[in-house]
Amino acid sequence: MTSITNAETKSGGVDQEWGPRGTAGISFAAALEFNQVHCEMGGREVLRGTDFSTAPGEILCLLGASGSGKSTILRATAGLQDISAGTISINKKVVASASISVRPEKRGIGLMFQDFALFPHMSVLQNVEYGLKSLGREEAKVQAMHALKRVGLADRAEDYPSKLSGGQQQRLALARSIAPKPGLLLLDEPFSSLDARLRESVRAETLAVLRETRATCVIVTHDPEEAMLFGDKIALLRDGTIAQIGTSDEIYNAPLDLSVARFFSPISEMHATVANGYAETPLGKLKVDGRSDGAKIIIAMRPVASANLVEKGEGAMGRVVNKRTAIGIDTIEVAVSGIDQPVRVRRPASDDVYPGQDVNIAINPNRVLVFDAI
Ligand SMILES: Nc1ncnc2c1ncn2[C@@H]1O[C@H](COP(=O)(O)OP(=O)(O)OP(=O)(O)O)[C@@H](O)[C@H]1O
Repeated sequence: MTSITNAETKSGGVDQEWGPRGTAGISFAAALEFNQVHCEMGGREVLRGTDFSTAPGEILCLLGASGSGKSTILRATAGLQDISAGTISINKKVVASASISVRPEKRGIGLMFQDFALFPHMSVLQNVEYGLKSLGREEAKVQAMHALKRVGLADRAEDYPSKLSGGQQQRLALARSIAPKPGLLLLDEPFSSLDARLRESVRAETLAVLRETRATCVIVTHDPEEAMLFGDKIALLRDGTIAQIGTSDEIYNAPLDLSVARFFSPISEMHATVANGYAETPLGKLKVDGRSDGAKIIIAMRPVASANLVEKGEGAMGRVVNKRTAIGIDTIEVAVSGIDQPVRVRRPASDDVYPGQDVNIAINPNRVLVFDAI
């Protein structure tokens, strides 16, 4: 039977059919450590001395440009990819090095891929039972049904995956990965195949499930907002090494350099030279701590809060060259003499500002980022 009861398929609304919260099985969370891991593929070094660790129960999000090595970290952790140097340890036991490779099924890891990798010829229930072979048949069925119930798919147990919607397939993949109660869960772009409308609700409920399981999670994502939503910590990868790792607050408010800062939002830049502890900028004078006279700096401004439109007579003169309004927010681009790119200002939507208008704009000294110009 393929009754379509899911809200997403019926009305185009939100996917609301998850099971009761607090019923996902609990794992014994594992610690994961990468120590100077190198990995070669096709004659190229894809991981180049990757170092990081996660505490048990922590959710770590891996962010980085395409090709930076995010999926390779997951594959190497899962045992699907050998490493050429360094060590990967789970609960302080080395599972991978140049000479050691513990078999994937012996690592206690749950995996969820971006295409969900469901077995099309197996029923929903069989897909989940597949990872529970070490249990007796009855016990496997009980545990599989428990996981399916948590994700709201208990009544679809006999269906085949092709009968499920995209959101339901995601939930099945999640059930399959949590059913064996792994200590470590690896999720590779788990929401990328869902459309924007569904993604938000699915993300929130998936996060609730992950928190309930208490497993340590490593999640690969392209989306900085997603990383901030999910991650106890975020690691930003650049060319096979971790450029920066920290909480979302740390990485957003104190990015290591401009390229890390650019990952989280568009940036407007001003170049300046420090004199007597201040930098003279086209938007006004800025106090700069910790830099000597003559130091060349880049002042980076985020659209939210780094610069504000102010009353006439204050700040600097600028001209609105563009304005976009969406979901109650204006993104206003202001051309200012002496700054190469227009400065973006985001603020609640209002009719007061329009393209072509002359405005006054001032820097918010507490909300800019200062980097050394190299
Ligand atoms: N089988 C392979 N053989 C050779 N090179 C590979 C292979 N798989 C991946 N690579 C290369 O390894 C690098 C890292 O790939 P990886 O999939 O880990 O990146 P990623 O950060 O996950 O990228 P994306 O965000 O696009 O998925 C890329 O340059 C990729 O081209």
